[in-house]
This record gives sequence, structure tokens and C-alpha cells, in this order.
Amino acid sequence: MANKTILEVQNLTKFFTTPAGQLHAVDGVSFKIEEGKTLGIVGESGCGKSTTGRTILKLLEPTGGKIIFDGKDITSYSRKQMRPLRQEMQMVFQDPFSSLDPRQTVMQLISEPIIEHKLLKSKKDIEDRTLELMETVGLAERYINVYPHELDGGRRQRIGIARALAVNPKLIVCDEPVSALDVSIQAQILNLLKELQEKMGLTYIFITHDLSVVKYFSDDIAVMYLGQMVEKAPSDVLFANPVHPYTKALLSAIPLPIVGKEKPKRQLIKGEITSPVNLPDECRFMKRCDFADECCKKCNPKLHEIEPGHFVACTRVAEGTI
Ligand SMILES: Nc1ncnc2c1ncn2[C@@H]1O[C@H](COP(=O)(O)OP(=O)(O)OP(=O)(O)O)[C@@H](O)[C@H]1O
Repeated sequence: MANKTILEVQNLTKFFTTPAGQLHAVDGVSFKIEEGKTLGIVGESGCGKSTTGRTILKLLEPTGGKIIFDGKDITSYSRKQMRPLRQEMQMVFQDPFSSLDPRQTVMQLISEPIIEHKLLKSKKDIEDRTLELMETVGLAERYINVYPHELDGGRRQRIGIARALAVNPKLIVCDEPVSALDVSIQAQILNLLKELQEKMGLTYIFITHDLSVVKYFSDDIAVMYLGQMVEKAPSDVLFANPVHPYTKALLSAIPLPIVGKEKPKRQLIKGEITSPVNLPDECRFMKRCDFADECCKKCNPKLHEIEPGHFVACTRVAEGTI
């Protein structure tokens, strides 16, 4: 039996008005996530991953589209209407250092959301819950009175995770949560997030520029390019059978064995991601694509299901010429 859909995003857009014109940071993104699952969102810097995450949590107002969380259409919810939902939707950031008040101790940092959301009242209950959360994220009790600058990046990220867990969320948007950490620490934090998911039934949106990080972590992976999803599939399918030229190039650049197939030759992606301002109605990846031809100028391709659950937005794939 399929799990319950906890989040559905339909044709989400977020545009910013800039002196140069409308900047299409998120441009028609749609997906569903079942409770307890992880959707990885990957793509290079500036493709709109963080804006997607922040808009879903209503930290940014969407320009268009729909956000349905736990059966409720929250697209037009006011700040006040969002308040009770804030507990259910949390975010873990890349650099916990910049999101943690340096003047607060671990105790103050972890207990803050408990106090803010009035989850517990007595000092003793708050302290007990803080200690319980520290244990849950693997932070030894001896750190309770230390300040974030006295801790390494991994332990600081554990504080960030404990703060998110403090309010018993259902969905956590993890925005590059391990990118600032050493590789050995990255694995510890990924294992912790996985363990917490299994224990608490958490749903994750896991944002990263690094496909190798999400391979074992995500149930589904969405590849973003210039505000749009260009390929979306279950993780194993995406790694075994990448179809969009951008996904292929991203995959060829990571040091992973490709099961049952020879590792594709490394394909360098030419040039830089172009500006998402005033985009013409043509394939957005065209200028960097080795396979581009005249048909790619016809229109901006939509996602097309090429096998169950595997979607690709490429004109040449849709026309069967690639
Ligand atoms: N407040 C803002 N005002 C104007 N443009 C913005 C704003 N926030 C983001 N952008 C632009 O929106 C686009 C998407 O940015 P976003 O941060 O979502 O990308 P990203 O894929 O998360 O990249 P990174 O990993 O570097 O954060 C970029 O072109 C960025 O410059």
C-alpha cells in the first residue's frame, strides 16, 4: 500500500524582481513526497534549490503554483496561519555556525524552539527534553554549557538537527547539511539523519550540489537546472539510466562505480549556468549541451514520462532522436 502523500507541490514558481528583469529562480516545479521518504534535489549553484526549499516552507512567498502540506493547501496561508505549521516543517542549514547565536550555550540553543513554541513550561522539563535531544543527535552531555565556537562543524550541525527535532516536525528541508563538513564527518551526519528518519518517520527534502551524497540517501532524485526540474526518478533508476544530457554530465563527474555498466567518460559541462533573467522559450540547457540541434530552439521542454516514475525534460528525448 502506498504511503500517505505528506507534501505535494504543483507548478511552483518563485520570481524575484531585479533591475535586469524578472528572475525565474523556481519556474514550474512539481513533485509529491510520501511520508517517511526522501526527495533529493540536486543541481549546480544558482539553479534554484534553496529557493525551492524556502518557498515550500513559506519562508518566501510563492509567485505561483500550489503547496499542499499534509492535506492542507498552504499556498496563501498568512504568517499567523503558518505559525502552528512551523512546528511540522523545519529546516537544517548548510552552515549551522551562521544560524546559531554565538552568545548562546548548547542548552539555550536547543531549548529555544521548545520555549518559543511553548511545548514545555517548567525549567526541569525543558532541561530534561534538551538532554534527551542531545542524546538523540549524539551530543555528549558535557557540551551542555559550551558555546558553538568551541565545537567542531559536525557537533555544530548536531545542534542544528537537535533544534529542528525539538518541535517534533514531520518534514525537514535539509539544505546542503553536510557540504561544509569534512568527508568523514559528512558520513556521520548522513547516518544520523538516516537513523532519525527510520526512528521518527521523518520526511526529508535533501538539497545538495553533490549527487554522490544523495545516491544512497534519497528515494527519489530531482535534477534542477535554471529553476526547472530536468529529470526526476527513483534514485537507483537515475543512477542506472540517466537520460538528460545534464544529468549524464553531473553523474560522469562523480567518483562512483556504475553497477552493470562501464562508467561513462567524464563529460565536462561547458561554460557557466546562464542568468535566470528574461529567459527565451527554448531549452535552457541548450547552450551547454553537446547534443543540441535546431529542435531544441522550438520550445522549453516539459517533463515527459519515459518509464514509470522516470521523467525527463529534453526535446530530443521526447522526439526520440537521442
Ligand atoms: N532574494 C533574492 N533576490 C534576487 N535573486 C535571488 C534571491 N535569492 C535567490 N536569488 C537568485 O535565484 C536563483 C536561485 O538561487 P538559489 O539560492 O535558490 O540557488 P541554489 O541552487 O540553491 O544555489 P546555491 O547552492 O548557490 O544556494 C539565483 O540566480 C539567485 O541569484
